[in-house]
Amino acid sequence: MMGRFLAFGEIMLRLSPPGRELLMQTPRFDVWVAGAEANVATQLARLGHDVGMASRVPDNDLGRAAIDTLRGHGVDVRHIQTGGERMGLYFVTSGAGLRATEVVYDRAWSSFAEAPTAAWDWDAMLAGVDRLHLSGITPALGPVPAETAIAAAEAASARGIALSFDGNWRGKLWARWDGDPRAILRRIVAHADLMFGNHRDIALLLGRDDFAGAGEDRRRAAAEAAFDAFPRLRTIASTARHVDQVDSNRLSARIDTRDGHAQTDEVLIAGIVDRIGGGDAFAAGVLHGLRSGQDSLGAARIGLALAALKHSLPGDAALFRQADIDAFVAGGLDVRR
Ligand SMILES: Nc1ncnc2c1ncn2[C@@H]1O[C@H](COP(=O)(O)OP(=O)(O)OP(=O)(O)O)[C@@H](O)[C@H]1O
Ligand SMILES: O=C(O)C(=O)C[C@H](O)[C@H](O)CO
Repeated sequence: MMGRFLAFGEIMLRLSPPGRELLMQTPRFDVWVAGAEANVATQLARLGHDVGMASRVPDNDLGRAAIDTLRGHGVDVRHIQTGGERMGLYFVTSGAGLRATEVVYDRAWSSFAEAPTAAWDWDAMLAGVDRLHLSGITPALGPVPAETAIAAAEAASARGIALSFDGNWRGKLWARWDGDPRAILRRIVAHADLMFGNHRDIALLLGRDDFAGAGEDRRRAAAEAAFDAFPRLRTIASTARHVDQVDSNRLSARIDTRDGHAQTDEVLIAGIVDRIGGGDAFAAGVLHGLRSGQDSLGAARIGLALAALKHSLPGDAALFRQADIDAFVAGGLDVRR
């Protein structure tokens, strides 16, 4: 069963030096359309879901290019407003080996961040929608976007629309202003039935340092604490990443419910091309799996498949089809011809 999703958040452009060069080492940038929620919308659309993106971009060639790109992937762009002054940008210098990837944001005063809370017509945007998807990035952008994100969660809740929320911690954004992430994020998660996040996201929400235990025990303790704190929460999906080298990670996925948990095996991802957006691909995969009637383990496996596949693709968005998921699960890596 395909669903009617709406993703809400900032659409950005990402600029990266080609290859593994440092920022400004070369006079060139590769440019991609980005934004965590837009990445989720894009992957869901590529899998055939009915998915809309709600956002605001400037009425210039950058904003129009972003809209065209999303439309080209099959995302419904009716609720992308135009207005304001500037497109949010960010710069990624891809790491390799023992050099970590670096992000520089250049997104202050973007069209999206400057939109007043009253700019969003939730009646129109949520008409016919059965799941709204938000992330912790919008509330990190400043006091007005934080109010807007809370209003979005409340609007979905008031209409009986399911809410999914991806923690997506962005310390560099929260450090720019004096917002209290715990208080703000709690007001959003209170309305969510599905959360993407690990023990660190949950520790932040609950005002704790962390949870006792190691590995899977710690994750279960965190999930149970979150279920106690947020009565509407039914499902928590997370990945665990071991970074052996920047371009060689091991990844596994798990889904916790009130009744128990499902845990995938770990996959080795060597020769990483680009890991940015892996978490968004995971979220899209879990949403796709659950919507297709998979149980927790099946949904976690689809999430892991898309997250792992994303590491093979330059740019932020995962662009895979069902056949790619099936091939990943079947495990064959020979040339497909
Ligand atoms: N300081 C922190 N406080 C709270 N949560 C955190 C913190 N650091 C990381 N997290 C959370 O840990 C989880 C994993 O973070 P990570 O940076 O590995 O992202 P990811 O989900 O693997 O993928 P992506 O790079 O695509 O976002 C995220 O849900 C993130 O919100
Ligand atoms: O980092 C952000 O705020 C973005 O939205 C840009 C990227 O697309 C995102 O980090 C990928 O998850």
